[in-house]
Amino acid sequence: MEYSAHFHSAQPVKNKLFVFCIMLSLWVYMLYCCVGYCSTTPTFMMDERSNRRALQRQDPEMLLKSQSRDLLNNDSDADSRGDGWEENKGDAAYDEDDSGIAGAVNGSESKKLPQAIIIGVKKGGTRALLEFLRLHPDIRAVGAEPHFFDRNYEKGLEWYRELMPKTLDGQLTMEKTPSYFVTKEVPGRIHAMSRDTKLIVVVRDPVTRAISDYTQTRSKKPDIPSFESLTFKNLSTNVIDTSWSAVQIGMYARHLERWLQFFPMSQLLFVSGERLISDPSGEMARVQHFLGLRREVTHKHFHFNPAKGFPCLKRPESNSKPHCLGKTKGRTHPNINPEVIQRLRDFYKPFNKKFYHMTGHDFGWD
Ligand SMILES: Nc1ncnc2c1ncn2[C@@H]1O[C@H](COP(=O)(O)OS(=O)(=O)O)[C@@H](OP(=O)(O)O)[C@H]1O
Repeated sequence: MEYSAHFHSAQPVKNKLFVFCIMLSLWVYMLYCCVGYCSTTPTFMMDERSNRRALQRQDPEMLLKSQSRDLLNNDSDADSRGDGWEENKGDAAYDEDDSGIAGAVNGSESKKLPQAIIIGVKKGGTRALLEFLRLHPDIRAVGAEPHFFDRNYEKGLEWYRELMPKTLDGQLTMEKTPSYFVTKEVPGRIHAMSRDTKLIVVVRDPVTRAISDYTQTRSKKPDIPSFESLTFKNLSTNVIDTSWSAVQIGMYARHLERWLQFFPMSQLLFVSGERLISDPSGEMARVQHFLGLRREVTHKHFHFNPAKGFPCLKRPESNSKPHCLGKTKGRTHPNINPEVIQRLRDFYKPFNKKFYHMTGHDFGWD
């Protein structure tokens, strides 16, 4: 009898404990969701998630490994790591931190595959364009070059997506890898990811571009042969060596033909590398229009630095010093024999003409 009375008085306590446990579990689950774990692919099993984290941890090494290449034909740049800025590295809006201006926003952010990619060209002004775009509150971009579609494709789209910064709905995810434009397999691969991807190509006079490319290689390997001797297969015959990547990249019409097998012209935008320097806000207006964005990046964001010889970025709302790209951008080019330059100009003429015709735009290089 005494036992039974005790049993009956313990029952409500047990019920209360049970309800309390359920409430506690719900509360912990809600807290877990608020921290953000629930928003990223909840269907993943625990071991898959930790696999992905392990991949992420390996990224710097993987990226570095994939960047070690033959210096003459396929050299990498400090730019691959996205470390283009010269000063005030602590300024979150302008340094290589992937957060950009909109980085402070939290909430229902998630990592998405890029809807727009700067696919080229090497030494065209791709870093400047990406950094200009990162001023836009509706754009989030990965700072380093992922080289997914040319060097890391076997790692899969999920690996690629993990590299991207988180975005809110309505924000665009972007990346830049200049070698995509000239790599055969890339158009088909980007098309397989999404046929709607917007593609931006920064183009520059192919002769200056080749010299810029050579200058970069020489900065890392001072003993390489002269620009003049690399340009020709054989100095006595004057035949241009089109197997040298510095020459090959500038045959824009050839590369573009491959892209047009997969994408309509309306999905490609060609930005003039020259105008990006002489009229950055005008060129940025075209880019923002192409991306379907409000015109947020304007002349107020640019300040021409006569010492550097390039536009640098400023935040209109602050008095801080304008930020210029780092020393790997705007290197002094060596003097090249004018006859060799003329020979290269003649070589590129038909390619340029075709390129102007295909794009409907005369870039004025001839
Ligand atoms: N605002 C600004 N500041 C500095 N540099 C600028 C800028 N706008 C365009 N450029 C030109 O960008 C050239 C480098 O091009 P990329 O960034 O595409 O190079 S890379 O392929 O990523 O290595 C770089 O080429 P070089 O002058 O030959 O170094 C610059 O001419």
